[in-house]
Amino acid sequence: MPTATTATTPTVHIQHVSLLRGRHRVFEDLTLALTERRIGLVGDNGAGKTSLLRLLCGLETPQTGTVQIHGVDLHHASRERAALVGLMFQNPDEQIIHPVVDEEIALSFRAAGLSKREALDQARLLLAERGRGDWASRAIGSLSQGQRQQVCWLALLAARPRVLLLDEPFASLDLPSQAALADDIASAPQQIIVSTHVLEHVHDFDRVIWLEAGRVRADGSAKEVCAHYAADVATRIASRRAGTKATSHAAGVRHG
Ligand SMILES: Nc1ncnc2c1ncn2[C@@H]1O[C@H](COP(=O)(O)OP(=O)(O)OP(=O)(O)O)[C@@H](O)[C@H]1O
Repeated sequence: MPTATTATTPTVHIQHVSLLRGRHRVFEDLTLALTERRIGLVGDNGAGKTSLLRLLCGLETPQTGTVQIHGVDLHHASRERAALVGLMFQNPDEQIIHPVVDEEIALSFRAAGLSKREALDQARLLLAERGRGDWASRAIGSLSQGQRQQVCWLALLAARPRVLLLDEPFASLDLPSQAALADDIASAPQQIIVSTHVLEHVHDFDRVIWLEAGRVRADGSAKEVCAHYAADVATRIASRRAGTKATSHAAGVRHG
């Protein structure tokens, strides 16, 4: 499997990172140079996708190594961080702070320097442009999971960091909203890194990284890496079926 290479300075540069979460060592000497505009992260549950995204937005601090975004050392740049990178959490309730939709989105505009009034106006405008004007004064708690996820996406768009990190962003969305998010991802000017369990969502990306137990199992063109991962899953399922059949056969022989 080819390894993606970059001729220019990587926009996101992870160098020799080791990361512990609790007592679990998630990464050991991980180095990745990320420059492509659209990068997918795939891999089994527990492979390290969320941990990587949390590392890239400064929510996790590595025990060793560095993370640089646009040349800035992320873990020594708390003030610049919000302008550099933003994460859309897998669970919207971990991201949302305000109890009302327009106030939540306004927070992103406030961070960009607008006054409270201007920020609220911009938030309502953004919601109206997206056909969600009626959500403006709704309590976050009254929205469905998928609707809350859409609010998180709009808040991230409003914040306009240089690198967007999306952790399973399609997971709770209905089909029209998935298509709309895919369109937004395709047209956004920023670099975007998306973790997903649905390979179709990253199939036309510039690069896909397959993580396995905190290591890079494959890294390269989306089509090749997705095909490699899908084939590996198919092999595992086939051997699981064969194992189940062998076990039932043995049980049949013993009891038959
Ligand atoms: N707070 C924590 N304390 C201890 N171990 C953790 C913690 N958070 C995650 N881990 C472990 O780190 C590893 C990577 O978890 P991570 O959430 O990054 O995986 P993932 O690829 O995003 O999985 P999923 O597809 O299920 O979302 C897993 O083995 C997980 O059990």
